[in-house]
Amino acid sequence: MQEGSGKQARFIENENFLSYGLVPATTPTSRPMPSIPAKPPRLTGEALCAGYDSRRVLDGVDLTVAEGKLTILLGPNGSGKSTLLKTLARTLTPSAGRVYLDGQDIHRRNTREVAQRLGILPQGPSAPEGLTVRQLVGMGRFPHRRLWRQDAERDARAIREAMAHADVTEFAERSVDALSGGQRQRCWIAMVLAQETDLILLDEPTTFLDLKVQVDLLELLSRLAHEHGRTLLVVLHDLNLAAAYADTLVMMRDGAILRQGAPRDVFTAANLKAVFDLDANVIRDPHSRRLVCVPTPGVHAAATSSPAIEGVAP
Ligand SMILES: Nc1ncnc2c1ncn2[C@@H]1O[C@H](COP(=O)(O)OP(=O)(O)OP(=O)(O)O)[C@@H](O)[C@H]1O
Repeated sequence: MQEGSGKQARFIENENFLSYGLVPATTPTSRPMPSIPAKPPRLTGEALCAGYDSRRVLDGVDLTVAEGKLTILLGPNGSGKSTLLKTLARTLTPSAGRVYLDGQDIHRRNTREVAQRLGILPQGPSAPEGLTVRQLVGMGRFPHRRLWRQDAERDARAIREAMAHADVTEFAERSVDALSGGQRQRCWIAMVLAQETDLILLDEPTTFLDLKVQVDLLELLSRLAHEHGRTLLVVLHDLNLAAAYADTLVMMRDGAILRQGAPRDVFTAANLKAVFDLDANVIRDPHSRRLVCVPTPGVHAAATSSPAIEGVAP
């Protein structure tokens, strides 16, 4: 994060001052340089086991979400993606393993503190009846409000910007339940953005969105990561959009992570078969240079014998 690294730089300067400030100018090179304290990853799951009642879904999952990157979680229906997201966001308590937020066990942090750092949009959220879009988006500001201190100007700016990013400003005064599924989904995204957290977890945010709006949303998420240093973990079902926008793809099956890495390394026909049991070719679009998966039910064996489309050129 820009701000975080700035703070760290100042800290190091201070440490240099403390170490060397009173030492004559000729001697510093003989002193060892002070070690830079390693910054813990923003969000890590270690050996996570989680599920519902007696049913175990996650089975020893390890995941470190890369800071300032867009990580996309893929996997077949029921593979445990939402369960992993909920466990990482503390909505679900793991039966074993730990989640660390900025190096501290997330279950030892208070709710407000977590909500100021991590925003999650679950699958299929529902809003109280009659709530306007502006009110819904304003709910994203709750973690920043205190009884004795409110920053109305900052709240209003965050709400305005979030609505603009998600392109819902024109609906601001309308009731959420009078919107289409796609419009409503964008309002929820705006609510998470209004929370202004560095970490954003989104569970299938493109549901109900038309393709153009899906692309716009992924462009926005990519900008949030690459230009604003936010850390994003997003569940998607669209393989091609995932391969086009992810810095890291995490592929789950049966409650475990089977593959993870940059799309050029893991978005392969063999991995799509192993994770999704999907017969497909992975080709590179000659114009965008992006990887594209083309399902080939029934023709896979013949198609993959063609070297022109079989391999994934880096
Ligand atoms: N609240 C719940 N109570 C009981 N079982 C649940 C609950 N939520 C999910 N499950 C079960 O846990 C397993 C994993 O579900 P999960 O929602 O994590 O999968 P997913 O990969 O997100 O699936 P999808 O792509 O369909 O959204 C599934 O077998 C599901 O039936």
